[in-house]
Amino acid sequence: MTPDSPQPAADPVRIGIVSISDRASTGVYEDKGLPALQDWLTSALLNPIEFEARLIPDEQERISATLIELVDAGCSLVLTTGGTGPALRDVTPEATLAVAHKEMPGFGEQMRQISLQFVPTAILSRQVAVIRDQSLIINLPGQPKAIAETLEGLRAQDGRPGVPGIFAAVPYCIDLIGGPYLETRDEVCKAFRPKNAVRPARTA
Ligand SMILES: Nc1ncnc2c1ncn2[C@@H]1O[C@H](COP(=O)(O)OP(=O)(O)OP(=O)(O)O)[C@@H](O)[C@H]1O
Ligand SMILES: Nc1nc2c(c(=O)[nH]1)N[C@H]1C(S)=C(S)[C@@H](COP(=O)(O)O)O[C@H]1N2
Repeated sequence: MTPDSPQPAADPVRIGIVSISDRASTGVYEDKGLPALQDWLTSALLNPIEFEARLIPDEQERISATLIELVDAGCSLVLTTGGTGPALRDVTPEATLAVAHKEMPGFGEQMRQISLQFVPTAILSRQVAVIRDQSLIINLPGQPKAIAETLEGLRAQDGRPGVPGIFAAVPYCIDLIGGPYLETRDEVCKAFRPKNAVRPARTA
């Protein structure tokens, strides 16, 4: 590419967002999970995104079927929110593991590390991440504010070290499973890739 040639457009990506909540799905309260997921992803990614959004109750079979449907529809990434705790109705991790081809335990471990900086009850979240076909599926906690917290992490401040958010590792994971090349806005989330996997940076 010469310095004057136009930059190729960022790859389009299809992303599944799933809010799992008995009360939001029956209208007891307004769902804040889907807007929080959509807003964060739109602010973090330079890629054109096609969202597939679902709002469903805490029912294991329904959750697994929704995840399979989104993977089969070509979503490279599926983010869920809700149903990761110890309550009897919380079954999101079981439903996710039931459709897994590979487990990715690092995501859950890192999310609990991040969330512990915000609430001591972070250890109650049983969130998991898995690969199914060419899709990465990640569980996030149900508290709407936990979505940005876990994806983005915590910046270093007042002499305290930061904690990297999990999204920093998502683009390279999606490269490795043959998905589109995800590009992030550094001010929201700086994605990490090994040097030999990095494409030239965009100038605008
Ligand atoms: N989709 C959502 N929209 C708005 N607020 C939510 C949502 N999910 C959870 N919350 C808020 O976060 C709190 C903790 O979430 P949690 O997933 O544990 O809910 P829950 O007690 O299992 O109930 P439900 O499944 O009916 O949302 C809820 O009590 C609620 O205040
Ligand atoms: N960042 C963050 N993580 C969090 C929380 C939170 O408020 N912020 N709440 C915790 C609590 S109280 C619970 S019970 C678990 C599980 O929540 P879920 O069932 O809504 O998924 O997430 C934990 N992780």
